[in-house]
Amino acid sequence: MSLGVRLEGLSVAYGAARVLEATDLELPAGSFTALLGPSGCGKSTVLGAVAGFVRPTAGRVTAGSAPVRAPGPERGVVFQHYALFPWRTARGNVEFALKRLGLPRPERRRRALAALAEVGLAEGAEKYPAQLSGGMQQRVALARALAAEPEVLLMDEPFGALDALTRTRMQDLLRELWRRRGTTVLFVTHDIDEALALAERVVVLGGAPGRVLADHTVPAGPPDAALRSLIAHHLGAE
Ligand SMILES: Nc1ncnc2c1ncn2[C@@H]1O[C@H](COP(=O)(O)OP(=O)(O)OP(=O)(O)O)[C@@H](O)[C@H]1O
Repeated sequence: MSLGVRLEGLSVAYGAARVLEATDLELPAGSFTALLGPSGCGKSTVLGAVAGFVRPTAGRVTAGSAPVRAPGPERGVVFQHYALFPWRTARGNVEFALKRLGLPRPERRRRALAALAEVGLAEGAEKYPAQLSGGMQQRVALARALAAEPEVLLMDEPFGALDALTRTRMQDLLRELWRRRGTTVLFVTHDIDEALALAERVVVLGGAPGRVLADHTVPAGPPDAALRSLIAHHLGAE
């Protein structure tokens, strides 16, 4: 299951600082979009508005047919810093996140174990975060988001703190999960190659206040050098 997301005339200001100005963006249900742009251009703000953490000063965000007013379980979020509770096991962390869904304990356990297995961490379910590598901790954070069975997955530089090899493995895992589940994905990164490796579409955000500078479909198949240099040009044109 997946939901489409629509941003219409979205403006966000933090006090006097205008971060986004009248931004329109439509994410079709089941699509995988990378949001690329230089530091501070408002990528996390877009993601936060879809997640329901950030209030628009103008415009609106809808997920499916419902206006976004607050965070909700149908929109899962994964951050760069996984923010796991150190005193809970991997399973405990995932189960805890399911509490707000009001699921009975056996169902929480079943879903937590299934999600950990889905991210390849069945063996690590009873380990504590300190016993897990960074990549494994990020798998727990991904399992925590997936266990709620979100229809939209919002990811804010989730692999930014991982070493290159682990990062590639996590990218492969995410592509596979997306293919299997068909969840709508919005993936924030400032890495062009990561955006091109993962997404079907790359949206470049930039300017001050931020707006959509470019919107490219990524063709299937081997890396497209011409597209890469075009996107680099948009980023450099900042
Ligand atoms: N809660 C806040 N209060 C005040 N200013 C904020 C707040 N959150 C973000 N900003 C400012 O808004 C601008 C956009 O921030 P945002 O985090 O959305 O950008 P970003 O493109 O995701 O950046 P990065 O790539 O560095 O994470 C920045 O100038 C930032 O300092």
